[in-house]
Amino acid sequence: MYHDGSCLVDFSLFDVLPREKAEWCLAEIQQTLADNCLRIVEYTLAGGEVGVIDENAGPAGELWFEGRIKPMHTLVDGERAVLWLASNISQRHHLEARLRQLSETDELTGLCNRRRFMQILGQQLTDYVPETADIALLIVDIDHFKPINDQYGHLDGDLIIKTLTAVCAAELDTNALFARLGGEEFAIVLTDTTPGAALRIAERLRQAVAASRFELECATVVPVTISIGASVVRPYRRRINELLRDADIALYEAKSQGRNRVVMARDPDPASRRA
Ligand SMILES: Nc1nc2c(ncn2[C@@H]2O[C@H](COP(=O)(O)OP(=O)(O)OP(=O)(O)O)[C@@H](O)[C@H]2O)c(=O)[nH]1
Repeated sequence: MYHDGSCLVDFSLFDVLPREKAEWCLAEIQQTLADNCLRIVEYTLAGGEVGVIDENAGPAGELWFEGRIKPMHTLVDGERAVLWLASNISQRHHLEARLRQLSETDELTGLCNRRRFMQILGQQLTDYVPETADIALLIVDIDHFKPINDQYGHLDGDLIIKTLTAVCAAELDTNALFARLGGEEFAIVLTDTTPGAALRIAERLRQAVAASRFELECATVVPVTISIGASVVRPYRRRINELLRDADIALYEAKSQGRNRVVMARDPDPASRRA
């Protein structure tokens, strides 16, 4: 308890809170009275936002609160009223945010993990308006990673994965979705693009990786290359599993054509599309 609240007595919400917050509180109170039942809300409030209290008496910065708003059974000064019980839930809120972040992040690279990637791509496909710009998916896979891992060990393998992440991230716009799907496989989603632009970006990534120095703990420098399979959203390839499937097929082709290359998924021939 930082304040006993006595300094707030006789003030209205609009006297002590910024206008927007006061309006929000008032709307919540009115809704509680209209519903005539308990309402639970979460909101932020900083000491500095509350006009008449000493902001230095409490924790600095924005705090999270849970408000339990309950209609009172008796009138107050002849008017209906609510009881608003506020509890500081900042600690719980930050813990939940941290847990959410951990559950969505790949520990080794700091990229978003497969689960988060699927969520975001799923949403992007739901929101996608056909015949505007394209959405492209790139699946990136390190070539011959097993022999490198076997020869130099898992820790050096991890170092290569981290270096590769940094090399690719430096080539991508901040709005590209870059994720580690698992192992030595990554996925990149480019929105607001075209097949040609997606191919150019994929080719830039391939060249950047091939030209980078991958230095191991023992100071040995190993050559690293990647293969990339790409697919673009089309009327017959609108679902997440269709995009992934076709990018995977293209990746398989890139590998079988000799690796260190980019392959774009082909459109199905019209006859098979009709089938
Ligand atoms: N260091 C490290 N290695 C991993 C990790 N996840 C998977 N691997 C290794 O990645 C290697 C993948 O090998 P393969 O799938 O056979 O593929 P590859 O040797 O890269 O061959 P191609 O993909 O066909 O070019 C295996 O040796 C796995 O043990 C990881 O998190 N860290």
